[in-house]
Amino acid sequence: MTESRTTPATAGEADAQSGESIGDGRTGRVEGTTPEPVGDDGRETTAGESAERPRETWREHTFEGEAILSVDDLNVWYGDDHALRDISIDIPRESVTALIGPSGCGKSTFLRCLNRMNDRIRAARVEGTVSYDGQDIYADEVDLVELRKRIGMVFQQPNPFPKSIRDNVAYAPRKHGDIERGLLPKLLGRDDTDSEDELVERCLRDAALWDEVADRLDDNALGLSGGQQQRLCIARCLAVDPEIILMDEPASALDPIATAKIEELIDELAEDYTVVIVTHNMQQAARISDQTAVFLTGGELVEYGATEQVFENPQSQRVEEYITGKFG
Ligand SMILES: Nc1ncnc2c1ncn2[C@@H]1O[C@H](COP(=O)(O)OP(=O)(O)OP(=O)(O)O)[C@@H](O)[C@H]1O
Repeated sequence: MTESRTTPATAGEADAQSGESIGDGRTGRVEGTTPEPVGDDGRETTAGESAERPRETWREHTFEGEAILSVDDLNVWYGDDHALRDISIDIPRESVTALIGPSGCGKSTFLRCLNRMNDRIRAARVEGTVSYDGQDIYADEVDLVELRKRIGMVFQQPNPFPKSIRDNVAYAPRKHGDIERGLLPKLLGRDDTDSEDELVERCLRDAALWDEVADRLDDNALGLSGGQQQRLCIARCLAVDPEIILMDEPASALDPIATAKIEELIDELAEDYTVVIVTHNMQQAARISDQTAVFLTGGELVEYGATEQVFENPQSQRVEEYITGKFG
């Protein structure tokens, strides 16, 4: 993880960079230079010209460590609807980045762009670049199966397969041929049952579920509670050895105790993985993330920086109003 996380800065859960904040295209650089003051319309601006605080007070935020994802000038349309506008952002490795903002501002759309899940939406058109370890994931030669193994996703509703707990975790490694089991592999001396057992245990442990299910691995996953099902989905995601885990409101369907377990787990996962999480819950973003990106209506990224700074000293007046519940 990059730096210490902050405690909730705001009361209530108001259910997440404008041209100003992104200036030349990004505020959240891993290594960067101070952008020139630029207004909404792209022209240079002086203090007092905009409703925002004077552009000069914007702080270039540099993160420790290297960027694992680098997004440049990302625009997304659904038909004529311009859902994301000129988004540029660097996401540091092994940390938690929260995406917050009011409903419909494009958080999920942005998240889906990070592993090309928007390719599945016929109406979606994506322009710009998303680089993963320096490689453009939108390049023609990219293998989408491999990409989504490296950049996994956990959804709002837990969605385990109607199979056993063990089968849920082992499903993808078996499907990709990383694990072989059954009579034929046994006859050929290539049976991986032991490795599968190890993998299942490791993933369930890493997803903080092992202690609760160790004695019933062959039970149907649908018999687990919602919180357990969500941790199983995280274990299933870990089974293909990802580097990045995208989470779209992973706790919104869970009760407070199950939510607390998922938050604790996210904190632990960030020691080995890069987590990008969409949340409506600002207190949750403040509790669990290292960086926070605030999107506002119209698909703008208005502010991006260290979570503590964004919540305690937002540079954008609109973000301050959103965080304090004045709008959104
Ligand atoms: N599959 C789709 N087809 C057409 N338009 C879409 C699709 N998905 C999202 N949109 C539109 O894109 C905009 C951004 O939606 P998105 O779901 O990314 O926002 P969000 O911030 O995640 O919202 P919420 O917090 O309510 O989930 C909205 O106007 C939405 O209606």
